[in-house]
Amino acid sequence: ETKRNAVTDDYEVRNEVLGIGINGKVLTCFHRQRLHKCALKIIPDSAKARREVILHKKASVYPNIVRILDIYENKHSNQQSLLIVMECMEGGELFNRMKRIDHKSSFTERQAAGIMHSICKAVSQLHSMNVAHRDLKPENLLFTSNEEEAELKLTDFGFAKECSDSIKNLTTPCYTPYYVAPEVLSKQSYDKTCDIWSLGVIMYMLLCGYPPFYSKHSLPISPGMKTKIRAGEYEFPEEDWCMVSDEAKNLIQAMLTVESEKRPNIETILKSSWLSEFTTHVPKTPLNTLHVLMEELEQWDDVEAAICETNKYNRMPSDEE
Ligand SMILES: O=C(Nc1cc(-c2cc3c([nH]2)[C@]2(CCCNC2)CNC3=O)ccn1)c1cccc(C(F)(F)F)c1
Repeated sequence: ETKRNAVTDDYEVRNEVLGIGINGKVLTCFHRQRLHKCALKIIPDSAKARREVILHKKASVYPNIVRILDIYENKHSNQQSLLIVMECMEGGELFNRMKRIDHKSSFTERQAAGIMHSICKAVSQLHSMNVAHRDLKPENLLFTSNEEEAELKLTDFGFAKECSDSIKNLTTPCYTPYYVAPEVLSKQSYDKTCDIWSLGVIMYMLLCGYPPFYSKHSLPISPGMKTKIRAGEYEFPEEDWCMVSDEAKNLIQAMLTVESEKRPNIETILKSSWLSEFTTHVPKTPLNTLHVLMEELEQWDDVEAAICETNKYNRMPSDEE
């Protein structure tokens, strides 16, 4: 169902850039008949681009994934490209929206749990179809609108990968995997486990406004930061974490387990009452997150770059076909 006619036949493409992704830039566009605003991601055609489109299309049926409306194969500025038309997420990215929450109604632990619940739902939808996202970060989490009840959805499948359960078939009773190596067995689950690590980093940041691992002098990544990540060395500084529930801290500790095979899977995480019963169970404790987000506005890009680095770091170089 990829269209070959020009996207401009059906949509008016504007030069309003919404953002730059790994594989391509994102603009706004307007459907000529239905006159509603959409987002258009233009990706130079390649095997990676096709994989991104196939996996996003497959995932697009789930409620917590940004919907794909159309896919075009066009020559764009003399380059064969894939153009993905998506629903326009008018609420923008997670932290930009949080920076807009006025300080009076401060951000609470229960609100953080509600956001984590939506993110974990999106990840469980992907993992249930054996897709690992592998680039979970706040700027790939978008809100449908600026309304209070806006929904949070996940986008950018530029690093997504099918963790083919072919290994699972190998381990079916009729087939004895005499020859399969241990890392191959753990590998296909490895991809999903790096999403769990990223969820731990995002949850930590929602509760305090800064990441668990960062380098001094706000360099994007440093040897010191890599060492801390490898060792799972981070803290809950008392001044920002004394009012946060132990349950939240325990959940973060579980997700930030260094040995990937010991990390809980997404179903286990969603079963925790901090997430499954957040509306009644999680205290409405005011957090410092917003103040920290606001005061570190200028450093924020470095921090996001740091997460980018962490995610890249999480992926094995062997994966980068
Ligand atoms: O980003 C907005 N709407 C949006 C954005 C996307 C989107 C897709 C991708 C991205 N955004 C990024 C941009 C760079 C950061 N990572 C995410 C890279 N990869 C993608 O695949 C999809 C749908 N609607 C937005 C924000 C504020 C206002 C409005 C508008 F006013 F237009 F409604 C739209």
